[in-house]
Amino acid sequence: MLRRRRGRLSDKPGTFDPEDRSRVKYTKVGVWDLYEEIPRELEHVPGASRVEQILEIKQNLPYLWRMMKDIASIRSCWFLLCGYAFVHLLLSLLPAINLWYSGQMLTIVQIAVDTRTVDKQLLLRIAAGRIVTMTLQRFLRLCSSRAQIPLERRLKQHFTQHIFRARARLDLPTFDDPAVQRQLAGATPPGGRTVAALTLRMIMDLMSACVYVVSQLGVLVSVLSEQPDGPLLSVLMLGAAFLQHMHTMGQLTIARVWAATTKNEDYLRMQGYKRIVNDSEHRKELLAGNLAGYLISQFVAAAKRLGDDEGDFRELNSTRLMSGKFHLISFLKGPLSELPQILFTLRAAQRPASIPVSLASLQLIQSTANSFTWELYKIYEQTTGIAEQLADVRKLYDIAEIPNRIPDGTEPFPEDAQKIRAGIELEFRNVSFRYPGADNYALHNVSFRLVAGQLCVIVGSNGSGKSTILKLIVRLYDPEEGQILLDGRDIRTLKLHDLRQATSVLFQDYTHFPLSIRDNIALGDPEHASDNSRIERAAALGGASEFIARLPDGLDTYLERPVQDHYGDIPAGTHTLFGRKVDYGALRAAGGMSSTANMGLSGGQMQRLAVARTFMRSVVADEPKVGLLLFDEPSASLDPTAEHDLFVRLRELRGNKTMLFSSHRFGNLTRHADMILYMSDAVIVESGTHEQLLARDGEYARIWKLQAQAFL
Ligand SMILES: Nc1ncnc2c1ncn2[C@@H]1O[C@H](COP(=O)(O)OP(=O)(O)OP(=O)(O)O)[C@@H](O)[C@H]1O
Repeated sequence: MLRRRRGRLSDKPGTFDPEDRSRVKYTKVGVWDLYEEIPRELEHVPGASRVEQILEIKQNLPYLWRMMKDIASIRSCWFLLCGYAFVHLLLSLLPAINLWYSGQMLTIVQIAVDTRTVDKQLLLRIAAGRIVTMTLQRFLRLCSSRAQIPLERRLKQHFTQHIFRARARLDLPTFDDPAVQRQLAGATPPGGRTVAALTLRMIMDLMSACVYVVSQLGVLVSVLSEQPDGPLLSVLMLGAAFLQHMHTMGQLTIARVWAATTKNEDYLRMQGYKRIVNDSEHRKELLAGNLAGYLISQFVAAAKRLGDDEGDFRELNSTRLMSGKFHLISFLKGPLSELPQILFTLRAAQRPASIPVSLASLQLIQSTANSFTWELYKIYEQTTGIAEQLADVRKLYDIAEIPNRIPDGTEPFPEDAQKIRAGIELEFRNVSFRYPGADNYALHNVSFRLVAGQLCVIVGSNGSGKSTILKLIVRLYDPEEGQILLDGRDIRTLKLHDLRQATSVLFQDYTHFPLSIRDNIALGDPEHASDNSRIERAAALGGASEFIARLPDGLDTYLERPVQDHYGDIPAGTHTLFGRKVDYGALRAAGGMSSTANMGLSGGQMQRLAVARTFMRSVVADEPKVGLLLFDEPSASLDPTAEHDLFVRLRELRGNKTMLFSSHRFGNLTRHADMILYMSDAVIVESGTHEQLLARDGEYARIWKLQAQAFL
């Protein structure tokens, strides 16, 4: 039964079943288990993979065309692009001109040997010509780099915006999907380069290589046709040079589909230990727990046990691939490269009079054959490069089309903008939900209804599903079953933008953007981001004004600067370098440079900022757009006074907005709630007002008493 299932699985395209030994080869590489796909029969046929690549190139050509059109649409690139292409074309013609001059030189030598006279005019012309081509080559290279740098910068600017847009539009389940993350990472080559620049370079290189090969071939034929044994020598040399390149490249090819994993406990723990010692987030516990000695001894012991097996997969695998394999070509290439010399010697013995000429032609042909075959081989090999580059172009455009898992609705919300003042009605109808990839329900058959303007508090143990309810209301995820209704309408039918505009949510794990405090608050209501009085009011309502005023840069303080100043490649705060004193303090003051250290705020201060952002969105606005306020543990990090003040302010300012809180604290909020939902293990187990739930004497009453007892 299992075998049949396995067979069926591995026949499906793209299925990679590591247990199917007929399709998957297993190799132990140090601590790693490597599974490689065994290519199908057709793939053993020489050139079959190349055909596949050519088909792939053909498929991706429309994307290349699209990129070319995109590049052509950047007006500031036009002049640079034409100049760059023209210079490249000229550069690729120069080697053929040089070769032609070399051929002319040979003719002169040959005439000199035969007639003992030198054509001085021709010699001077050749010398002048060579000097001119050399100078021209240098000049053209300079022009090429002059055009290339600004051209690539402009391409980078253009395509950075494309990537920014593509990333910004993704919803949470899509963005969190590792496959999507890989796709996004694949669209941006490492090292700050851009797909567009690399593609342009590839096209230019390809164009140059073709011009180079055709022109070189023309000149080579004309030079060789006049030389004795020229054709035979060139065939031998071309063959030897080609084999040499094939051998070098062939060694570096690896299987296309593979996966590697490690289950080695020692290796896993060693990597864990390394992270503990390297990352600053663990330093506090490392020191306070006196862990250094223990970690060192464990690390050393594990390293000893592993010996040479320990190592990063890529490193171990490349050593394995490089280490001596038997290759027939590697044995043949030596004798083959000697063949032309042997032939030359034999010929010289036959015809001693032609030795100088043959020596010169041998030299010319050998060097030309090498560069010519290299160029030819590069074109052949470039099919892989071109296929990969075009695949990168496709990836770049594909990221803009990644479908979001949360489909947008079509209906505007609310129908009547004025109605929002009276709050929004919220209803969950038999809602069940599991996080992507999870087996257990985070919410199971949850139903409740909140009338417009009501205040509801969800309480319950850790992991019972409280935050999930809030996330589903703003459609970070969609339920698997059931319906969520706002004012009686299924939220899946509403335009996402409108739905999120009408709600305001403060997450438990709220974020702080790597921007200034002002921007952090302003982003609560992007439409009024430049309205300073609103920002200041929101800061005051969030209880953040006082500590902001104490910061040296006030609202303009960066909590975490996304860009660091540069200090001669040394970290800020360095005081001595090579025994010399260095102090950038005066320079920092003169240049108005801000401190590069991140501003340390307490957890409570951070939370006040997050609350201020929520207030900016919901209560500071003149025109209320928000009718439903959602708060996930808004006071978890606040001191009791701040918590009390926050709830008083919320009650005063909310108007008629509907409010939903998730909280662990009973008292301040629950006593004022119109409805309390008590959750446990993904379901609502009790619901009612504080008094009703106390009278019921269930779980809520038990925890209420537990918390109350602490104060008795
Ligand atoms: N992003 C996620 N991916 C997978 N599972 C998740 C995710 N977020 C939460 N869960 C799981 O869903 C369940 C409900 O989580 P939820 O955050 O709603 O609990 P909660 O009641 O808000 O807990 P707490 O009181 O600790 O904040 C938990 O079992 C949790 O492990």
